[in-house]
Amino acid sequence: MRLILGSGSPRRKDLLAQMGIVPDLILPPDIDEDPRKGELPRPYCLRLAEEKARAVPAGPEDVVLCADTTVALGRRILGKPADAGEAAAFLTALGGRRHQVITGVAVRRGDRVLVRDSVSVVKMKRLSDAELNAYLASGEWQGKAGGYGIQGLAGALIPWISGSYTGIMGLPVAETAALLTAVGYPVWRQA
Ligand SMILES: Cc1cn([C@H]2C[C@H](O)[C@@H](COP(=O)(O)OP(=O)(O)OP(=O)(O)O)O2)c(=O)[nH]c1=O
Repeated sequence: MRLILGSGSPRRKDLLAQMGIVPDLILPPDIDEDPRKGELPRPYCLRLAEEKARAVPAGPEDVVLCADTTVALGRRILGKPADAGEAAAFLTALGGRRHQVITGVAVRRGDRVLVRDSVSVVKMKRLSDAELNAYLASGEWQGKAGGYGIQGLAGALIPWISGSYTGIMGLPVAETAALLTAVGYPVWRQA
């Protein structure tokens, strides 16, 4: 049984390593990440995680692990910003209020796909011009949902969370361990 991590995210590889697991193969899927018209953040995120898991080529005994992280401001889905201007708009919208970070996890073995989500609430402080400009200049917003990474400089802008820190980073390790165990992957043997 091989474990295939269907993700190009370095965070997901690191969080898997935190669980004592090294994937046999890393195969990032290539799917359309556009939300459907009127689609709400949570169903969107679960749909994407499952679509990613189905898009990764694997043998019948292989276990495929994929995830999707979405930042939701009310009903609004904030994906990965296309450029610094969009990152600035996201961070300005997020500052001074609470938002949700949803990570959908999908584990596939053969045709069977199990999905779970982890929903966290994050409070980001209202950003001063100096904070916003320094953060944009750091480039850390690139490739991250909502335009920030809690595990880096942005941690200093976040006074409060409720939920799962690893889920916010991109792979909730408790849910992931439960799903891998459910499809027969020996999670604790590796540790
Ligand atoms: C909110 C937040 C997101 N992120 C990252 C995790 C994800 O990599 C990214 C969301 O994008 P995703 O589309 O979930 O994943 P990805 O494109 O990076 O990788 P793949 O589809 O190949 O698995 O945002 C952080 O690293 N820290 C944070 O605090």
